[in-house]
Amino acid sequence: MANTITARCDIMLFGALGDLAQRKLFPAFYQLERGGLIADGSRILALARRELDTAGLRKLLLERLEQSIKPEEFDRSVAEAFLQRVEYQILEFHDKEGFGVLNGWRDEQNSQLIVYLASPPSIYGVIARNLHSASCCTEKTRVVVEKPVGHDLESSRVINDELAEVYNENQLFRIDHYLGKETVQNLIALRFANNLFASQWDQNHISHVEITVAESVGIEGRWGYFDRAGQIRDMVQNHLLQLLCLIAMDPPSDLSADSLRDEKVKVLKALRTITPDMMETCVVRGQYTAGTSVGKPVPGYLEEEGANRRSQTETFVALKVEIDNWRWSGVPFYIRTGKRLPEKLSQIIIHFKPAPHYIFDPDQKHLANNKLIIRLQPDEGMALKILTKDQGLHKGMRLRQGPLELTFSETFEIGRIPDAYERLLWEIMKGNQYLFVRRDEVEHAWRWVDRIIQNWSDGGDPPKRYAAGTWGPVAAIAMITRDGRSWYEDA
Ligand SMILES: NC(=O)C1=CN([C@@H]2O[C@H](COP(=O)(O)OP(=O)(O)OC[C@H]3O[C@@H](n4cnc5c(N)ncnc54)[C@H](OP(=O)(O)O)[C@@H]3O)[C@@H](O)[C@H]2O)C=CC1
Ligand SMILES: O=C1O[C@H](COP(=O)(O)O)[C@@H](O)[C@H](O)[C@H]1O
Repeated sequence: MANTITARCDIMLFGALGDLAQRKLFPAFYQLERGGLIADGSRILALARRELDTAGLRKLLLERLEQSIKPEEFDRSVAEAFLQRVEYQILEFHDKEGFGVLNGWRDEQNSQLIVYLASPPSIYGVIARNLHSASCCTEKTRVVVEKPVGHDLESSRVINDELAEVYNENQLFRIDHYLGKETVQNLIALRFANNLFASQWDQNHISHVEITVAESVGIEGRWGYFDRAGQIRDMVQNHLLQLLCLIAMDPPSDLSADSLRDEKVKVLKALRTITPDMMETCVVRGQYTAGTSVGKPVPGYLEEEGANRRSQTETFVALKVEIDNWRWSGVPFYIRTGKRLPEKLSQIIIHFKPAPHYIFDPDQKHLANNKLIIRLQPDEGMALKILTKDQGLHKGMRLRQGPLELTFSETFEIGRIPDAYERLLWEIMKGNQYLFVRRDEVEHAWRWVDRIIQNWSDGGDPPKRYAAGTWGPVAAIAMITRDGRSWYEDA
């Protein structure tokens, strides 16, 4: 991050005792403080309904920061200085009158107010209205909204309408934390700063694209939330479609928020609708059974704590996605994501077409396409697999595939890679919307995903089982094999 300090701001954090605030937001604020990136005088009002006071919250946060921040990054004096910015206020978010106290807290020198809604999405509208009636917000207020925005297109419209009654679109910062990951932003640099790739980035040169976002974790005690969502709402509707958009979009004319978002929306609008007759060949859903995770035995989804044993919620999805436009006509995007897969791995593979005329050993023809492997996490970097002559007199003109390798941590002196939330909070404080999702993006993504969910509920097959610790149901392998391809495995 360039060392730019943000303007002084007041931040109201709704849901400050919740999982997200405690596990992600406060540690991210701490890191920004450590980097000297929060302006003097900026303050945070932590809002929740639990009985607590400012001293109690500061004590709690200090303990949690000490536990969660790596020892070499934890500096007690920085943490204590940060906690001086934080105050606690009990508030029931439905209590309109109670919002009166918020005005008294505002510091007139801090012209910028940020409202962070780390609460259930169903009460975003209530909070927005109560803030408005308490005259807490001005046209300069920025409002941060967590994912998921709704459960489907209809409910997301309701939430977006409620927010729009009080705020303009340019005040709304809808979070998709994947956009805060350095390596995801790097997709923009890779594509639009390197003319080498720009000229190759279409159906003339690319045969297909793979996107894998694999998690080794299960649902981590979040059964209640996850079972209503499933992997398609939890991961595909947002993170995977955002990745797909960044790979597939046309070059924006500049880096402004709307230029980027206009191009992403065009991709979402061009996604081919998955109709019932395409479900068998283009969609696989799975649910994990007992198995192992990172060497340890783990229960199946239906045996997790709090589980409804008849649930048909998917913990794995694989899709074959077509984009109906000139650039991508005939280039399938195979995407897959799941819980309890063998490892945490997010990567994108661009498979280039082979040269038009092949002159080498026919037995090696399968090697004849270049691949660009973009590793988002872990081991952030990329590799371009290219063909060379195998070394040695007796090898003749045998081919060999090898990588042009760029591992960020080895090539650049990058130190620690900031967590996505650090970047996002910092951009919010600066008022830059380019890493946040616009209303039409959310709604187009829901429209496309809703159709798949509808097909499932109209009588699709139940989820296919896969053992924890494997790469999902065999049907996901069959889906890509039918097209004469396979999921990339680093050899
Ligand atoms: N946790 C995560 O990793 C992620 C979360 N999100 C999103 O972030 C948001 C928050 O999630 P998460 O932190 O997990 O949820 P939690 O349920 O852990 O936290 C929600 C917080 O809001 C408070 N709250 C809820 N209703 C009211 C109310 N009427 N009045 C006052 N306080 C209230 C809760 O208080 P109480 O404890 O008293 O109920 C709690 O402090 C959600 O929109 C979620 O989808 C998005 C991505 C990841
Ligand atoms: O939004 C979510 O993302 C996490 C995965 O995020 P990552 O940064 O660890 O890759 C996922 O586990 C969670 O279910 C989902 O809500």
